[in-house]
Amino acid sequence: MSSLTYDLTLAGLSVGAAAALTGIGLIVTYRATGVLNFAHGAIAMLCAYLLRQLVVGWEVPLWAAAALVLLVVAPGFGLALERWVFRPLALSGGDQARTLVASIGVFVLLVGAAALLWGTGAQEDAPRLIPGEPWGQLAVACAIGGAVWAVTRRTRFGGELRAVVDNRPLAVLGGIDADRVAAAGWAFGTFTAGLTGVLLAPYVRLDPYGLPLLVMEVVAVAVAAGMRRLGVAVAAALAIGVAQSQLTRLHPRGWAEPLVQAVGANLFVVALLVAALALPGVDGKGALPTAVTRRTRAAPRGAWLVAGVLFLLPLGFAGSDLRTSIQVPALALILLSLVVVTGRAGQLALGQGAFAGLGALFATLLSTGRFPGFPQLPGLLAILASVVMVAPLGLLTAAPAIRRHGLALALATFAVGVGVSRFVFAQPYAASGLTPPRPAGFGDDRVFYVLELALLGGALVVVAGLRRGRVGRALAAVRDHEAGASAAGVGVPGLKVAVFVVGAGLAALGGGLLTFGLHSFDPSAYDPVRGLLWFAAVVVLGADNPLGALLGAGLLVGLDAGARGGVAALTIGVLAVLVGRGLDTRNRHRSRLTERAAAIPLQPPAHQAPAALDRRAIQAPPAHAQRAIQAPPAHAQRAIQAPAAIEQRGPGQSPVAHTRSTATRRRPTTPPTLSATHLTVTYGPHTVLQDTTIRLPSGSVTAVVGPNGAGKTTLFHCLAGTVRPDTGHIFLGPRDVTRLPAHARTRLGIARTFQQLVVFPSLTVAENIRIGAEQGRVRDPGATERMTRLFGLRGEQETDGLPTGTLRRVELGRALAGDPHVLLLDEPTAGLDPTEVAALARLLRALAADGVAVLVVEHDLDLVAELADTVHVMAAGRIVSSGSPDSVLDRTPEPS
Ligand SMILES: Nc1ncnc2c1ncn2[C@@H]1O[C@H](COP(=O)(O)OP(=O)(O)OP(=O)(O)O)[C@@H](O)[C@H]1O
Repeated sequence: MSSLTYDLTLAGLSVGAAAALTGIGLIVTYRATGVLNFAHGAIAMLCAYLLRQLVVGWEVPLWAAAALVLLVVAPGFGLALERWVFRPLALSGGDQARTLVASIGVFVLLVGAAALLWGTGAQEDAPRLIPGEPWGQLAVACAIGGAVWAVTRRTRFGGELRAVVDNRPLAVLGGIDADRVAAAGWAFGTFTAGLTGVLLAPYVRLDPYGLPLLVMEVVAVAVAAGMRRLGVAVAAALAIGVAQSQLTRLHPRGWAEPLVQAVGANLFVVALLVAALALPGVDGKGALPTAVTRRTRAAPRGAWLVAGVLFLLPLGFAGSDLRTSIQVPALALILLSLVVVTGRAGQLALGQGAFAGLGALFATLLSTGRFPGFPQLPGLLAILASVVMVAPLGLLTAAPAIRRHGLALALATFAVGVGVSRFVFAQPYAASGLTPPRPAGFGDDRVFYVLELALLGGALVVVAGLRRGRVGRALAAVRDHEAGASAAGVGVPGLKVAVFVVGAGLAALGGGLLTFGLHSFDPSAYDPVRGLLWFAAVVVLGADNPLGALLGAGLLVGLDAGARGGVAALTIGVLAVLVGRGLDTRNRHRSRLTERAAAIPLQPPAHQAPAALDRRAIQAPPAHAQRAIQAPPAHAQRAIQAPAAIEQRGPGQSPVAHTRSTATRRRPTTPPTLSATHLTVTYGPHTVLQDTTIRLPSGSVTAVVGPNGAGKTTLFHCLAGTVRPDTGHIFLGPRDVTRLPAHARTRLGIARTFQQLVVFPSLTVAENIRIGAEQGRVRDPGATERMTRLFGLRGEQETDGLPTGTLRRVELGRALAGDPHVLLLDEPTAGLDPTEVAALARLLRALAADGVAVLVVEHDLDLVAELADTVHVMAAGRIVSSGSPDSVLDRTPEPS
């Protein structure tokens, strides 16, 4: 090996060893606690600073300082985090996304604290802990990796750790102290973080922003290892380290030169992009914290008035005060973009800084005539053009958001932010002190501020519009429950794309104004750490609240200008951690409510008729209800007015002439039949649905029964569009709908409800139903009122905390509001009392009598016998017998 190759390999192994340590620490913490610790890099940075302070500042011997930092401070910090931040979250059922937000809060807090204590400049004199690179570092990484492997594979503690990771509640029932396991995982994870920081600091810039980011860039090795296999993580880290080092030897000519140089300097970032955007690596489950998803009340007018006055105040400022204030409306626009993406649509977006920076950069290049292929544009036009150019780039984060959730989406958006920062902002053309001229006529700071206020006002109007109306309700539904929104007919992927595009455009507008306001493009203003800070600020101050964005912008700019660097980040970090703990209380309150609702037999409030659905299904409604229900769908009228007719089955047997006329107005004479032919579904080696053919004739109730695991739900999902079969076809009438997504099927008239009921908690009862009415097959907003009255509901009621039986009525009302041809119900009687079950049975018969095809997957065989026209019995993924209830049910295996 030539000496250059050898030297580069050694250098690469050195970097790779530090990356391997990070990977090991992240994996151990994740395996022990389920948390991908975004604060890992910040803890590394803090430990490196502490060691330097002890050794360089206070002249403590290196060995003693290292022992204190690595064996006491780092694990102690991990234990404190586990005890006071993450354990409360885990106990309240905290999932990935909630803990992720908390760890971002810790990250921001530590970055702010370090900047406050040691300043934002880079320190060049970090002490070197292990001499003889890379062998020392390599030996440490391999020894730690080996020790972790041995502990997890060969000791009782390792077994306990695996049990806790697999199923924490089950492990606790089995007598394992899950808190002890989690605490050990945290202590070890923060120890490795500290070690990484201490090892890396002498070779890189030790500063509060740079080092944490550098450490988090190598998260790719943990993702590549599936957050599980230590050997893969170590090998990937070393391989990327060496490859990155060797790439520095390549010097191609021409266009490839900057690309190769950029890749050579950032191979871990390339790996992060590949891992986050292409690999399945991390589980993508997890709902956002209540603080994000909760719909806040519209702010009172007084608050808007105060905000308006505060934003007008700077018009009376001059000099540096006015120049500082100019940043506030621009930053408010960037934070508003997060209100749109995270607050309104519930999507984690950690890379929004990239879009702001791209807007700033494009506007700068366009206005200075340096944008390749474009003439020089006047300032305002340059800002407008940059918004138009950056908005479609929102697809960079929208595309992963279509399929990813929780942690997986966070990683993808973070990776985009890091990628843009490294491959665009860190390039020579962007980092060379660009100074855009102000738009003509806006050179004066005060006039420019007025321009910013006008644009901010326009953006606030747009964002306010996303809370109201059809789009606002659809967004709230997506935020509350994506599958539920899709089932209600909301085109979720399209809506997500639109939201990310609008968000990117708003961020670009804010970035452009920020740069023009300050007369310079500063790439570090848009680095991924800022993205995390902005995200935390918006979450802390009310993600759904535009006033929070205005307040956040004022707070961040004001604290940065008026206090030492880092105070703003520290404040937001402390608030984020406090909010994390606050979430715990709210969630426990919420889950107690839910448990109570499930446990208490349904007691409709006194103002409602008891078992409203039941009574209305069998009796004539009160006169005022009849007046209100002027033109209900035919099946609803039957349920209310003609109990005798309900008992008759099959279309065309209507005894009520005027309901038929309503029916014929609403549906084709022969509603299309839903049928599936030769469906097969496999999961890995298991075939869970085999060559299954089923037909759901309109005007009849079809039931599917069978033991647990027979494949009933899988068949249901195939019909509803949430599982795509490997083979076979699904037809609605003559139309092949096999490849249509769930929302498209709903719009064609295939409605469904959920086994675990889905009601959108941030919407009222009427709004829940209205979504079905405006997204379903027939778009008739008037259906909301009819359904609300039909089901005996109070439209203005909040759904949070309503009893299960009432929520089932809301869900059914939403499904029926779009006047579907086919209604798919998966265990619809779960959580209902006998009275409600009887009422539901009558309603379903009424629907069938009106021509709807009803499918019921149900364990209650008595109900099936009473309700169904045709019963299909499933076992081991096949339909084993079919026929009338009388002929089939006595041969049905008992559900286990
Ligand atoms: N996403 C999945 N990945 C792997 N296996 C799955 C998945 N979904 C379902 N299965 C398996 O497919 C089989 C059929 O499951 P399915 O839920 O369709 O049965 P079921 O008849 O509805 O049972 P139950 O009455 O308990 O709901 C089961 O063995 C289940 O474990």
